[in-house]
Amino acid sequence: MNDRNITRAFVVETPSVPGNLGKVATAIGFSGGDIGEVETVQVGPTSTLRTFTVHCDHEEQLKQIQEAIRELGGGIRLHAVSDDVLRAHEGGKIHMTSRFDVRSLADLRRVYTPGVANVCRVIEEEPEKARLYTSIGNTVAIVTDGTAILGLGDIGPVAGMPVMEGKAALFDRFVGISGIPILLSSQDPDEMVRTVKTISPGFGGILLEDIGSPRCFEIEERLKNELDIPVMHDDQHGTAVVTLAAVISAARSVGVDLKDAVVGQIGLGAAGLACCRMYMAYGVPKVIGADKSDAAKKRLQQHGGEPVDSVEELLKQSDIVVATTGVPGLIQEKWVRDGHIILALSNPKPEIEPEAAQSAGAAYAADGRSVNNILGFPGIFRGVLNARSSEISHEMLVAAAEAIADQTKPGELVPHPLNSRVHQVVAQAVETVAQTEK
Ligand SMILES: NC(=O)c1ccc[n+]([C@@H]2O[C@H](COP(=O)([O-])OP(=O)(O)OC[C@H]3O[C@@H](n4cnc5c(N)ncnc54)[C@H](O)[C@@H]3O)[C@@H](O)[C@H]2O)c1
Ligand SMILES: O=C(O)C[C@H](O)C(=O)O
Ligand SMILES: [Mg+2]
Repeated sequence: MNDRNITRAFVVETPSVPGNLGKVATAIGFSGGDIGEVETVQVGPTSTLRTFTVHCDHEEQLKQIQEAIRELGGGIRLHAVSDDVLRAHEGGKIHMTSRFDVRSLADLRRVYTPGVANVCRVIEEEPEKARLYTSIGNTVAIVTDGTAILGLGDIGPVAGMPVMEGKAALFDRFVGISGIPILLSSQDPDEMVRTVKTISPGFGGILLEDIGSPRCFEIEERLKNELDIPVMHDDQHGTAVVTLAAVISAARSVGVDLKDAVVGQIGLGAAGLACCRMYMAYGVPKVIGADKSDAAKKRLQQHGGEPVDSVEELLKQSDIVVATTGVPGLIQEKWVRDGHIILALSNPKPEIEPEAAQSAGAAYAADGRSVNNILGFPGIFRGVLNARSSEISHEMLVAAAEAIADQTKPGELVPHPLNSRVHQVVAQAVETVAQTEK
């Protein structure tokens, strides 16, 4: 399937006569739309109302599909075209709920005053009991300043909130952690560090998200040093873990030993530099990198990688190519060599569509929807919180990457993120390393 940027729900009424469903489906398909679900909303003696979820590439195609349905005639009527994704976001995606059902006066006295005062005293006397008697040990702050929201760039923290709510929803769904978005209205590293430290007592860990480079490096480093709870910048290390897992799986599939491979990284920002550091630490002998910023290339050099002058040159020299630039279409098909492994990880759109890379000769190709840090951050935090570890070490990250690679089925690069076993296995791998490091 091509990249489908637009998803809409078409509400269509047809006379209840056999063949009409087929006519609508054909009109959508011939105009280039992919049909997802078809839901029958109402069946009456004379007419039937259905909702067709349709994926298509661009607005023009969307108009063509609407026209094609309207032209069908014969009593077929298009009632509405609604944006399901936007609708699903109405009211936000997350909500704080109570684990205690307050129904009676006795409940009230237990949950709240006066019962709660004794619990406060217990914690005052033994602060570590907060882990037992509050939600702090199971709560992670998802902190952003909105400067590198996906590949959309510096769109501000409020516009980035849907991403943060999405990460919170995934924390809850996969590993039962409460993720609380924290939106910072400052981009000043000193103020950001101070603010996160000030609010840190309420959290068991800090996930930094979509904070642009190079500020993200300093902010993460300082918070790691100054806080005694685990801190991880997802776009750096979550991405590096999942990318290493994909690189390990790809190398296994094509029979390449990573100890002989050249890995090329395009985009040496938050995600790219961390990926390079991970490949090198894992034993890849030659890691080359391209970036439009000289400062970013210099940083790669300081970490032991080799900058190259252009994206084209990088593709010439690499066996495995990973891109995290936020620039859709940056990799041209003519640069792809037979047997290349290409991971174009930028969201929401990749540097090259996987289908295009594969038809140009790539042995394996994937984008940022499948090779995504969703496979890493939930299990990593579950593991460290279980172990009550105060930090996330490099060894834990490598264990997480290997666990993900080991869960990958032959022929795939990474496991499916909805396979909840993967998150449990990552958590166990991280917890095991954390226990040995104590
Ligand atoms: N799939 C995933 O799990 C995942 C995880 C993290 C980030 N990403 C994606 O990676 C992209 C970058 O994220 P980031 O947090 O690293 O951002 P960033 O701003 O820190 O880094 C982007 C880097 O790309 C470089 N760049 C931009 N245009 C370029 C070009 N034309 N040629 C060469 N280099 C160029 C920039 O100079 C910068 O160093 C985003 O699109 C994001 O969605 C994906
Ligand atoms: O949010 C995602 O889908 C992955 C990653 O954190 C990104 O910034 O692209
Ligand atoms: Mg991100």
